[in-house]
Amino acid sequence: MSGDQTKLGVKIAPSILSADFARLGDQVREVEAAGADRIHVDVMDGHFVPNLSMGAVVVRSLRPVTRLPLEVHLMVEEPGRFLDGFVAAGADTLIVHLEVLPDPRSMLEHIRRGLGKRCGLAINPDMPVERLRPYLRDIDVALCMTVFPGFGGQSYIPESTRRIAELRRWIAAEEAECELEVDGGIDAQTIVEAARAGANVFVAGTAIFSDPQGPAAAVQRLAEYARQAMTPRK
Ligand SMILES: O=C(CO)[C@@H](O)[C@H](O)COP(=O)(O)O
Ligand SMILES: [Co+2]
Repeated sequence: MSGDQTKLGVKIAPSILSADFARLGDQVREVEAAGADRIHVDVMDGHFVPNLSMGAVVVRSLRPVTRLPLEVHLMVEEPGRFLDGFVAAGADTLIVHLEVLPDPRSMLEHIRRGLGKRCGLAINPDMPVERLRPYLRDIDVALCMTVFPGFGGQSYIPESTRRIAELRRWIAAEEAECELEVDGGIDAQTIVEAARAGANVFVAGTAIFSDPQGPAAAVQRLAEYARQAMTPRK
């Protein structure tokens, strides 16, 4: 059935924001070998969020390093200025924030049909989740922020669990095929909560790249916890 969480399967998306940039290529190879499903690239412009991070040059450098899809999370005020550049650099998925797009349809259309890439819509913790509902059939990824964007290493906002469950219900009601991704403060505990609530894609930065046993062990552990937590839904 459409909107079925278990059909989509568990996907782990390490966020390189928390990686060691002096060893970025090696760290990406390490999480790929451990079974990570995609690489999450956090792009910040210092306006939409109070921080700066990285641009298309990082995607270009990583493209020959990994076969994994590169997913770009655009935390920027004017995403339209950067889409083509990220695609030229090798991005596979472009996720834009609903907060900066009064009418996102033309941009989603441009990403999917014009650029031929997967598209996603993200919402911040203070945006009602039903605002995503009209677009659920037009996107590949619904990204529910579980912290306020801008920094890695924050704590999961507990209210997020109810929001994830609500989004999962909207996805089912719309018979949409999109993935439900969560981002921010995902660790061994919160991944279980988020998976039970209906998420199937899990971004994790700190919990992977700062794990005492190393990124590979962390990827495998998180995936296992999420799989166990994900129960079949009707
Ligand atoms: O988009 C963001 C932050 O704005 C995230 O992708 C973070 O990079 C996730 O980091 P952790 O919360 O897992 O440390
Ligand atoms: Co992110």
